[in-house]
Amino acid sequence: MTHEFYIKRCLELAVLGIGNVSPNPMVGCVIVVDDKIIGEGYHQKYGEAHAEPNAVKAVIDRFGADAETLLQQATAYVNLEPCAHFGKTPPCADLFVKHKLKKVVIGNRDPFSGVDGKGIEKLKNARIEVESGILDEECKYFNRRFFSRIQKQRPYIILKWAETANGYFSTLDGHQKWISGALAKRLTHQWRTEEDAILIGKQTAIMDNPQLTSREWPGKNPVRLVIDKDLQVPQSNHIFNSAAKTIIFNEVKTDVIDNVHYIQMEDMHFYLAQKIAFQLYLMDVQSVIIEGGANILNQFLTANLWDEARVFTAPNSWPNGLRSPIINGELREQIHIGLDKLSIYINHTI
Ligand SMILES: NC(=O)C1=CN([C@@H]2O[C@H](COP(=O)(O)OP(=O)(O)OC[C@H]3O[C@@H](n4cnc5c(N)ncnc54)[C@H](OP(=O)(O)O)[C@@H]3O)[C@@H](O)[C@H]2O)C=CC1
Ligand SMILES: Nc1c(N[C@@H]2O[C@H](COP(=O)(O)O)[C@@H](O)[C@H]2O)[nH]c(=O)[nH]c1=O
Ligand SMILES: [Zn+2]
Repeated sequence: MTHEFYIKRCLELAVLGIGNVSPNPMVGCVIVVDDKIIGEGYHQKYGEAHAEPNAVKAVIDRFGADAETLLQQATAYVNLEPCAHFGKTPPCADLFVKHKLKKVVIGNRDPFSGVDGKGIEKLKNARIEVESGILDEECKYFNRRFFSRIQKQRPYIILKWAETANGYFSTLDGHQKWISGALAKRLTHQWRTEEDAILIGKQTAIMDNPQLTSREWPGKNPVRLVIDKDLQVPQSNHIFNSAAKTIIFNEVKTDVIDNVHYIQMEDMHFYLAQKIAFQLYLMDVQSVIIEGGANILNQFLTANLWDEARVFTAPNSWPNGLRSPIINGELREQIHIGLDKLSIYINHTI
């Protein structure tokens, strides 16, 4: 098998950690001898073991006394450079050195300053052969949330909304009227399990009284973020319930009341998108899905602060309403989700 085959296997394993490892990257590791996989592992949860010790442990558990000899003949594949620093766990590069692996094949070099080539250097200094840059672009896109935080100092930003066949987003008077179907809703809940946070504007919080949970998909709820300058959303609304942490960005106070955190900001009407992006970076929020309304979505579009947009277009038209945001970006994918069409756009200009 090719290096690409085993790096792809690393990604298959790594993705099992989605939603549970942030702000760490998703990493998988495969250990191979004579073109046979003898052990696999992935980073399962933030604060717990990285992919590499899990894969080495799998070899030791399976082969017992023979494990050390096998590891000395082995090539380890890993989609991100093994770490070189003492974080929540000891350096993975040291582990490979300790077990005297023969070769290490890497997807991306890790841009995090604590690693950034130092893992590769440790391996090479111990005379372990290293190859790096296998499926480099694919691995980078796979860990786009992590790369955004480290290299752009902001979270990966996903815009998401539903519109009618003739381009309407909401009713004229603002009352909630559902546009997309049941399958789209379930898929949205899956997406919510995959991102650190979900953001909405004040009007959406008032008119829709949304829960912003992942209740129709197994997995965690994202942190709920609301733009509410003057604290006008009623305390009885679902976003204040205990289902998830909620952060209210406002101009009135900074406070913590149980799971509700208030963060005071200045002059929210100026550069809101930029301020929110930076604030989330400071809080180690690595990704955010923005679910409306049109006002907030348009501000992120105008600021060109978005990476991906996911738009459901329903089959039905409305006679009137408020218009959806207009998006310019590469149309990467278009598929049907039940009766709705899902269009995924990527922003290459950022
Ligand atoms: N089709 C879909 O996918 C979705 C539809 N909806 C629908 O959209 C409607 C709500 O959308 P929309 O009216 O656009 O409202 P938003 O939810 O985007 O909230 C807009 C409000 O947020 C506040 N705000 C906006 N920018 C700033 C800023 N820079 N600083 C401080 N506060 C700011 C303003 O309040 P203030 O005036 O007090 O400053 C503004 O009125 C509802 O009808 C809802 O049902 C909602 C989400 C998704
Ligand atoms: N109306 C509309 C959407 N609305 C979005 O979903 C939120 C409701 O979330 P929840 O209360 O958790 O179900 C709502 O406030 C708004 O952000 N989404 C869609 O996929 N299609 C739709 O037609
Ligand atoms: Zn590590």
